[in-house]
Amino acid sequence: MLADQTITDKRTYKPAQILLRLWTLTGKYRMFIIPLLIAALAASLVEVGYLESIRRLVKGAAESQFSLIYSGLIIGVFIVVLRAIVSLFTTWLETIYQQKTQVFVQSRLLHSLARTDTQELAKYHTGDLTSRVWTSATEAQKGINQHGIELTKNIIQLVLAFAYFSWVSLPLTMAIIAFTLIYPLVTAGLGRKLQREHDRLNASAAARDELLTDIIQAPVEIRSYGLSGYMQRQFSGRMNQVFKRTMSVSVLQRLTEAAGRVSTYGGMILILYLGGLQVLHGHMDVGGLAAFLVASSQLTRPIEALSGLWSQIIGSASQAARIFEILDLEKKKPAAVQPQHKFMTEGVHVDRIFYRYSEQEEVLSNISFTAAKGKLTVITGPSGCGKTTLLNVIAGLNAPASGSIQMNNPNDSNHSNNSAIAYKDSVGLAALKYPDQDIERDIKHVYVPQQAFIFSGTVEENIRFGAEGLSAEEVQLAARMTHAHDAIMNQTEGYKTELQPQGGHMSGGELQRISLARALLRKPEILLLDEPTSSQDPWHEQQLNELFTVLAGEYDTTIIAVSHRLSLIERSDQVIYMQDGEVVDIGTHRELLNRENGYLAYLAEQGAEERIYGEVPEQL
Ligand SMILES: Nc1ncnc2c1ncn2[C@@H]1O[C@H](COP(=O)(O)OP(=O)(O)OP(=O)(O)O)[C@@H](O)[C@H]1O
Repeated sequence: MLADQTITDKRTYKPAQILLRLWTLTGKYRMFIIPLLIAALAASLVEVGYLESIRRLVKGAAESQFSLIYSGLIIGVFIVVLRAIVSLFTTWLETIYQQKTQVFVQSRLLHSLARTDTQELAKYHTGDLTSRVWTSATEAQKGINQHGIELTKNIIQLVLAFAYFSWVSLPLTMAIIAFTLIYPLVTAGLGRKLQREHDRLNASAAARDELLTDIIQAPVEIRSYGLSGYMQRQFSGRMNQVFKRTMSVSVLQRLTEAAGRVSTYGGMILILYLGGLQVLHGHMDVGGLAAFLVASSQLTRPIEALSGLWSQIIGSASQAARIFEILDLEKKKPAAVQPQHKFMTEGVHVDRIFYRYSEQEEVLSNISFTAAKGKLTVITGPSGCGKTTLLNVIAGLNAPASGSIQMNNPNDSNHSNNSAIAYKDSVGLAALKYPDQDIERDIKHVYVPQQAFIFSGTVEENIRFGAEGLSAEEVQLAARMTHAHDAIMNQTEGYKTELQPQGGHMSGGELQRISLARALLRKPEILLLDEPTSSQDPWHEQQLNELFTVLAGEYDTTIIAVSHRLSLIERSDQVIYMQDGEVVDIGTHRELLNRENGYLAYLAEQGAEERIYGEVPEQL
């Protein structure tokens, strides 16, 4: 029921086309398929030798010709050894190819996810994305590396077997070919249905994974709302969906295989009937017919295998379609996004930005302002007016419909010194130097979202976030600057304490300060902050406000912060006051207070929160 809701679109892809696209995607590993195809050809040739061995054995036994039996035996032994060698070699090749191409496709997916507009990604659940990167990439790749190769091998085997049997008895072979042609006709309809059922099964499995992720991520809420029974029912409901779809797929697969079997049995009966007529009319001897009949399993086996393989290929194509759905998201970026971030010499210049989430009315309308270099700019306004959306657009995470963002030019040599800001240690450490190695020097602006992102790793690794070239002292200095250091040292293993995505044993405010330390470690010229003090107590809030003022005033950092907090607004050099997706007024806090713009009333509405901290000015 739940999963069904996600399957509204009818896919139009063709399995062969989509697997061909997957193959071309594998770049430098594409040509790996050639040795695999050669191995498949070798395996098929070996099977022809096997046919000849059987034919000699059966005919020799039927007609008491010992020379035929001996030669059949010798060929047989030789073929068995050859078969084992070819099979070992093929398995080795397949394993390497699968591993290389799978990792390659997964890396492409991850790369693409990192470049996709966040608005497009917001439609997907983490559980679904994980299963696409993991299960879909693995299963799709098997479609080429295993099932595809196996299918090719069977087709080559069939062609060679037909050629061989034509040499033994042309009329009988022609009859089998005619009969075999019925097979695709019988299974065509089943194949389409199977493809649809595979898509439905994948969608149900994704819905199950989504729920599973939610359940694992929310143990506190589930317990406090007494939802464990409810969640269990939801989960078994989704499991049932997966079960039902698996059943449908299995039934269709069995039907397809049965159709293949009808084809092969029909072929056998036809051989007997026509072969009998040939013997009766003296065109063939009984030994020849018996040999033909026994060896013909080498012809019918690949035909039977084709049906199973085709259904597996459809399954892989369905998984590949899920991969391409994600890769294609990247292309959905409006062409305008690339040139949006032009570079200028001072601060950040936001020019006539318009933005809408798909099919909604405008969330940002004609936004223009300049955040001067070395100044603290605060964007404020009522909830839902578009502040975070604007920050996302400035950070380049969401592509605007029109308008431009101009930032400091990282390639401008006049400004290269700015990236080498040496933070003084306000608590007694030596001044920091910016090491040359292993840091992404092109990172000039850093975005700190409201919700701190914490990954599985130590506190130090969480602050470093890939900046391997920096020393432990530098990490500590960044943590000291954001007043995270003491809380970290209170953990059992200090900076080596392991954190989990839920934060481990650290509080929301502490994690927020860790996330800020991560940003400062990179010494950005431009710092974009979303509600940077939202989880802080009054003391830490003041300390961070002080830090932002120092960063702007002393270190020339351009700071744009989204905030409702009066204490930060008051310290800012400039306030951008927004309402309903538009900039209503721009100026200093004092200037805005004295204008007829609704700013005073807005701050008064925030009063309840700010009064707790005793920050509301008298005129409010
Ligand atoms: N991914 C999204 N898809 C569709 N609409 C969205 C999305 N994110 C935000 N919106 C809508 O865009 C509008 C602006 O949201 P935004 O988060 O930018 O507001 P905000 O001013 O930062 O609010 P707050 O102060 O509550 O954080 C809201 O109406 C919100 O519902």
